[in-house]
Amino acid sequence: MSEKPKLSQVLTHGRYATSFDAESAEEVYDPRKESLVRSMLTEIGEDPEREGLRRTPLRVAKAMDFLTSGYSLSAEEILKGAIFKEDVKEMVVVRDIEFYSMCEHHMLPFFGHAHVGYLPNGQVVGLSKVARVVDVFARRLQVQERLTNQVADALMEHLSAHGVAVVMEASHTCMMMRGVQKQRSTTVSSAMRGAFDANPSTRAEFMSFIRN
Ligand SMILES: Nc1nc2c(ncn2[C@@H]2O[C@H](COP(=O)(O)OP(=O)(O)OP(=O)(O)O)[C@@H](O)[C@H]2O)c(=O)[nH]1
Repeated sequence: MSEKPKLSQVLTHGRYATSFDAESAEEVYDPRKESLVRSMLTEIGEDPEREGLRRTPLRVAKAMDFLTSGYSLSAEEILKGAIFKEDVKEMVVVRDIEFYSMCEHHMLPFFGHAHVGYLPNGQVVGLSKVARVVDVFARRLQVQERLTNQVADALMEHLSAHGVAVVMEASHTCMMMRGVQKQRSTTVSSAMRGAFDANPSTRAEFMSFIRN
């Protein structure tokens, strides 16, 4: 039979170590975050020691790290190894990229789809990297408009494209579960750079791609 780990360390999302307390064999992930969650549970009138909640501080700490992992990622790092010379002049559109983010006002999720287009200027980017750049900025505390602008600006900066267009459509749970409680309203935001900003027909072509 294998011995209980005295102190084993496992990297999770490359950021924190999980350890096991030798005495209690309790998994500890990030003591400060877990203690904050325990206090929150007590404040709302719960018993953090009841069976269903005992591992909740650990789970919440891990979930928060994942949901905010964009702070430790860089669009430049993601894009720099995935840009290829290619004689393409026509618009490229990656649409319906699903994303999950959290509003900075209530720390509640907002989620939806991003549509990203660019006009290549002698080089193209690996398509998956477009979706990864959306996640770099979505996995932070955000407002939808800033998220949309950040995706557009990062792509514009690193692709040397003639233009970049981003449209995001999202449902905000802070407007659904609480507050004004509107279940069906969605928010559309856009950021147009370069040719998409300057040229109405380029913008119209992009809009026609994402509508169909
Ligand atoms: N522009 C923008 N507003 C957002 C976003 N996410 C949440 N909000 C809004 O931020 C505002 C915060 O307003 P406050 O009056 O400070 O907060 P509140 O009292 O909780 O507001 P209610 O939600 O109306 O109850 C609300 O109107 C939210 O709907 C976003 O991504 N973009």
